[in-house]
Amino acid sequence: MVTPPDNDVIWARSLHHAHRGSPALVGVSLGVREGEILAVHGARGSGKTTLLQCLSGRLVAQQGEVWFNSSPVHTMPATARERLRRDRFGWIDPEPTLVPELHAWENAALPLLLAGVSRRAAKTTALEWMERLDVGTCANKRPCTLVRAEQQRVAVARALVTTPSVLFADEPTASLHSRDRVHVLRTLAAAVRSHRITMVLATHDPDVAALADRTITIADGRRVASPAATDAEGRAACSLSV
Ligand SMILES: Nc1ncnc2c1ncn2[C@@H]1O[C@H](COP(=O)(O)OP(=O)(O)OP(=O)(O)O)[C@@H](O)[C@H]1O
Repeated sequence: MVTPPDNDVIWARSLHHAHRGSPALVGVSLGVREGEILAVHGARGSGKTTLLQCLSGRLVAQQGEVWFNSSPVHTMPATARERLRRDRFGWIDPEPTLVPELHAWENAALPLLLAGVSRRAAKTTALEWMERLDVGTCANKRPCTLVRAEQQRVAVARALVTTPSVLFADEPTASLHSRDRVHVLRTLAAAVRSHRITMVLATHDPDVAALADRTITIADGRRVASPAATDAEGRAACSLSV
């Protein structure tokens, strides 16, 4: 068995996965270094979401290996994968998926509340992240009273509230207007860099991928050659502080 390199937080080898017989991933291998922002770029339907789901343990690939540090995610029982996702990983969906019955701060604090953190401490941490994401004033509002960009910022705060080791962001700004998209993305990139959170960012937009340290490209479920890494460009693009 090949063991993962020491400096990769996430390492995957030869992932194959099909949805109802239709191939979504075909032999994808990759490594993500600690603190790195890795963009997974590809057209719609190319397999980005399936890849992020396999890397985060939401889905177990039908073939291949996924390692988080020195732990094999692909062989973990479902309960261990759930714990890993709750305690070490964050996830952002393309659409803000908030619980309508809860206040915005409760939505942002949800991972901490589920982990047994006291309500008071969870609220304090959630409010800190909401302030950083410019939605502190929305804390006591219900999701239905917020505009889409505010809802997505609350969802981003929820993903960051545990200061995860790895954040999986699946087209996190796809549902936003361009002005909100740029602001949310830069805020997100600055927040993960300041906390040395590793981020795997799926996007079909080359401008979004330019925020990353490195880009891999997926086409029809396969990893294909990417343009050269744009380190300086990526770091410059998200230099906005939060
Ligand atoms: N639950 C599912 N059942 C059946 N087919 C699926 C399912 N999820 C994804 N697929 C198919 O697998 C392929 C890869 O989909 P995936 O969502 O991973 O790609 P993507 O690059 O994230 O696309 P998008 O940007 O549109 O979300 C597509 O052909 C898609 O239609």
